[in-house]
Amino acid sequence: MPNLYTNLEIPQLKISLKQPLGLFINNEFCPSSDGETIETVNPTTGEPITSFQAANETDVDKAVKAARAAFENVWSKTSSEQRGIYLSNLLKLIEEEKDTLAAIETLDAGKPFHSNAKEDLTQILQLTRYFAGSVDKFNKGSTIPLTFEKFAYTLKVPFGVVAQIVPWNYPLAMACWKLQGALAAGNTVIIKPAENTSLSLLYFATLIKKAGFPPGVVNVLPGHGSVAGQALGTHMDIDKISFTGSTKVGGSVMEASGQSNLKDVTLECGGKSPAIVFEDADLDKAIDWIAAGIFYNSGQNCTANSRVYVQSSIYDKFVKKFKEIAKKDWDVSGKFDPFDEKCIIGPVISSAQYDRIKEFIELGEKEEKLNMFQTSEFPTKKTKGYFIPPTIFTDVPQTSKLLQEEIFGPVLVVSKFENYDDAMKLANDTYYGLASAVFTRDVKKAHMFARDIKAGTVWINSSNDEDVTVPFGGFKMSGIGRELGQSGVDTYLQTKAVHVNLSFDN
Ligand SMILES: NC(=O)C1=CN([C@@H]2O[C@H](COP(=O)(O)OP(=O)(O)OC[C@H]3O[C@@H](n4cnc5c(N)ncnc54)[C@H](O)[C@@H]3O)[C@@H](O)[C@H]2O)C=CC1
Ligand code: BAL
Repeated sequence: MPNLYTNLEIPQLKISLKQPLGLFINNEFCPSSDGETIETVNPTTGEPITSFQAANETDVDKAVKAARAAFENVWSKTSSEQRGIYLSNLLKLIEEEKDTLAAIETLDAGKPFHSNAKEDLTQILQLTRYFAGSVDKFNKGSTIPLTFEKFAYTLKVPFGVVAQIVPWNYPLAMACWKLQGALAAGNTVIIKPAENTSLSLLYFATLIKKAGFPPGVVNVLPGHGSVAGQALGTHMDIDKISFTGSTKVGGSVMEASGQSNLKDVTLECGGKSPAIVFEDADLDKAIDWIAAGIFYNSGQNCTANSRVYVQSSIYDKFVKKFKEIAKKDWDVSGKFDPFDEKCIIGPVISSAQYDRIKEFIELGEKEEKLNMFQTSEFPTKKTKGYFIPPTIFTDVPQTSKLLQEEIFGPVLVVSKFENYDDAMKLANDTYYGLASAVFTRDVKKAHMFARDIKAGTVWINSSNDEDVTVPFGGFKMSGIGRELGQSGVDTYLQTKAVHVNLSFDN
């Protein structure tokens, strides 16, 4: 029998914890059917942390059977009030264990503990509170008068068995965006974390059981995307799938649905979100927001404002000040322990992502010969971690690969525009449409921007300060459907129409 638990020590916080390593099915941790495991690496050191069980097609099938039985026999008959009680129990347990959960994120994903990791947990608490309170509010149908002898009503009903696939940039937060909403709506769930950040969700599974959720309601299946993820996408008894990750894999999830049972699909995919700075903006505040919007979480953020367009009259001033702030507030050098309060930018998630981002930087510097500024050199001699210095390219042409493609690292491209029409043309010139930001004191211009930009989120005089009560999702190739807010429950409900004929003669 393989090890289904290991002890993890986090000396910086004096935390020791019992880390589950198995697949979580029917409220129990179990081994994978073929013994396959995945090693997870600490991105701060490049050293392995531990290995956990990896689900295959057989395990996916087992979890689907558990989720189906739980839905048909228990969960679909559980009152919405009781679902809310389970979610409230969960909220209390997350509150009690928030430091441990944040510490696992720091260890496994490299998130600076005192900022990113703790802030993820703050958001998870907010959204759990929100969804716990939503159970009897967002699932209401309506009545539709038809004729003197006929009317219809609609019921909002859960899909049944839902699969969720989440990425590594906000491992537990992205899981909770999906999980709590699906549970509030009354579905049972099979959720797959990313290969490189499965530990926090496995630990979280212990809280699911403690909160009292019946067996089979939540199943956590770590595993390879190409195996477990693919098997979830093609399974014939999964009613809905929700995915967050790259646009490429999002497309293949949709294809898998089309080639199997046409399960409902929600996708949160990539982005190349623009920030527009007009000459009348509060420049200092705009710079602070934009710097946080690209460097926070080491730029591994689907809504990162990775393209900035600045009006030509203030362009030079913006660039000069932006470099100063990047150097002062976001430099990486000398701060390579994400458990230390001084560490503001953690490593990126993996050597693969490190190489990918470095390739983009080298392309910009050497092939495209762009003007480049880095807050410091790559600290390769000082750390084995995957740390990348904040990098700013200026005067970047619209055709540059760096301006068109999602880099998913602390790399900003800056360009200039002349007037409003020019700015909108450049901002909308992308296949993506996830988010956008505009900085101006002119109310009319701000709302014209909100009207004209093709993106699912618009921030006026701020950036990336999402809120759990506000719907989130993308236009164009950034996704399909919405999460958070009322949409976070709606997306897990389908509408049934009931026609009532009063002319029937008893
Ligand atoms: N929108 C977002 O928040 C995210 C965007 N990305 C983008 O994707 C790029 C590459 O990162 P990756 O880790 O390769 O992302 P990915 O899209 O491969 O991974 C995301 C999730 O999808 C799963 N997955 C992979 N292949 C699958 C398949 N065939 N069927 C079902 N699930 C599958 C993975 O196991 C993981 O859980 C990043 O550089 C970034 O540009 C990555 C993560 C999050
Ligand atoms: N800002 C959280 C959403 C994401 O990056 O996927």
